[in-house]
Amino acid sequence: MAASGARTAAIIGGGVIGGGWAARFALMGWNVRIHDTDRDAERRINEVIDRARAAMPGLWDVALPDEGRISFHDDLAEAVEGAEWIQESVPERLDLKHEIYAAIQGACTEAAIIGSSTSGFRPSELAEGATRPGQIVVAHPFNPVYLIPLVEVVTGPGTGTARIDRIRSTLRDIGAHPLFLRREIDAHIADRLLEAVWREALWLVSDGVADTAEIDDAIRYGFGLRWAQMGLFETYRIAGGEAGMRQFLTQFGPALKWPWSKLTDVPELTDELVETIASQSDAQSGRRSIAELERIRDANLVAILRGLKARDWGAGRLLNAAERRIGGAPRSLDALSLTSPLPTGARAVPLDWSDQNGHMTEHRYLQAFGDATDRFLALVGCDDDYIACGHSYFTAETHIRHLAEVRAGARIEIDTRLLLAEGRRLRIFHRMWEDSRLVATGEHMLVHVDLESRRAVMPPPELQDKLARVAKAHAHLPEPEGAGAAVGRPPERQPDPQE
Ligand SMILES: NC(=O)C1=CN([C@@H]2O[C@H](COP(=O)(O)OP(=O)(O)OC[C@H]3O[C@@H](n4cnc5c(N)ncnc54)[C@H](O)[C@@H]3O)[C@@H](O)[C@H]2O)C=CC1
Ligand SMILES: C[N+](C)(C)CC(=O)CC(=O)[O-]
Repeated sequence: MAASGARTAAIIGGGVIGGGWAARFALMGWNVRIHDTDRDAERRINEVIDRARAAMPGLWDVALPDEGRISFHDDLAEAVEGAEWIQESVPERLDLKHEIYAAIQGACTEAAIIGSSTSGFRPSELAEGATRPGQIVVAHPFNPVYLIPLVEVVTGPGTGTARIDRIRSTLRDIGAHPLFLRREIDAHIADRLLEAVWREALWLVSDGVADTAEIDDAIRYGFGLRWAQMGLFETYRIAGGEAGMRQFLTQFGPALKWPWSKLTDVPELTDELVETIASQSDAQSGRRSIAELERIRDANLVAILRGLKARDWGAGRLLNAAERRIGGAPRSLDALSLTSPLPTGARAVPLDWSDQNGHMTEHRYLQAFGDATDRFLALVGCDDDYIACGHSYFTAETHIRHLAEVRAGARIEIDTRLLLAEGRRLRIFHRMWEDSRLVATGEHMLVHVDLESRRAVMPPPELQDKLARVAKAHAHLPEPEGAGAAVGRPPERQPDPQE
């Protein structure tokens, strides 16, 4: 259920791209109204949103806001009324887009932002004949919109700085990376680059130099890996050796004029060439359905993005910045009730945490519980600053129980009970929940250490005091089921004081 006060986006045209926008907005907590003239659109969009639910929340190590409400509207005016952001994603035909803007502007507020997903049109073309030209901007996304962060934004002279600020903050709010173009050109930046590569690839097939699989291999085994993390210029700077970009241009500049490539010539898309490309593509990928390829693509993208996130680099740095804005569990003990276990984690299970059995793989439970331990320790005062001063806790023993299956995309929550804080030792008990279902428990013994001597030492009085506060409150809670159990053996029964 959407949080009350959720913001509203309207999506006009719910195909491949509109469906992706709908998913990104909704999973970031916005209410989303969709208008599409095709009766089958609702089914298709629901499939896109289901895929996004499995993939997108797992990009972050904190829980996203509650999902917004998604509704479908036959009437365009009803969909856009009062919406803050209206994203047009109808087919790439200027006459159709003009018709849609007239209808949108007749029903939306003046404050609304109208973004167009257009791959190639300039804002001046889109706004021809519009009532309020400055309201229409290019917001060009990349497929799948719910995973690829880039949105190219092209504004016009009438957009105004206040609207530009809102465009920037809204796109950041939904986890996207707005790249504002300095001026309008056909096909913006990325599609201009992509078209150059695409044209060359078509020539290579047309000339019989390579087939579609070989061309894809040249990209994915090679420069595609570099592009995903450093782009073009930073990659080539390194390739120039110690003298960097100047040397690179001196060494490889002349080749640009030989030329190696076919420049702007376009191969004629004859029936024969279309058949050659389509049948090579069938041979390359036809054993898998498009839906299967989409799932593989999403899982790979999540793994790549999470890899970059761990490195705090490129698109991964953007994810970390968004994570800090979204926030996680409370950071202060004072903000929490001690009469129940402490909340120490809420997140989605990322796609790349799933194994061949189709559920969360075992070492990820330790990761999730390890993160919860860190959060528990931070709450009682053993945070990054404390550790930087030379003391920490080391885990000495762990017992994880897997009680029910958890699948990729599931939202899990962890709470933590302090069972013992005695001298240098700390015993904690985590419970992992999916909704109200207990899916796993993790019991850990930790030892307080001096990071210089690497030996166990007593925690300082402030830390002992906080631990004692939590231990005293948690002592009133019932013993958690499974605490103290050994592998394959239930816990020893505690004597009942009433007996
Ligand atoms: N497919 C891609 O890879 C990308 C496409 N784009 C751009 O996004 C826009 C949409 O492209 P796709 O999603 O690929 O097309 P699509 O054909 O998958 O979706 C278009 C949707 O618009 C609906 N539609 C048609 N006329 C309509 C009307 N009068 N009112 C409401 N809905 C209507 C159709 O029923 C369809 O569901 C285009 O401008 C395209 O250039 C941008 C980035 C990538
Ligand atoms: C093929 N395309 C021009 C519609 C592609 C795009 O606009 C962006 C993308 O997702 O590659």
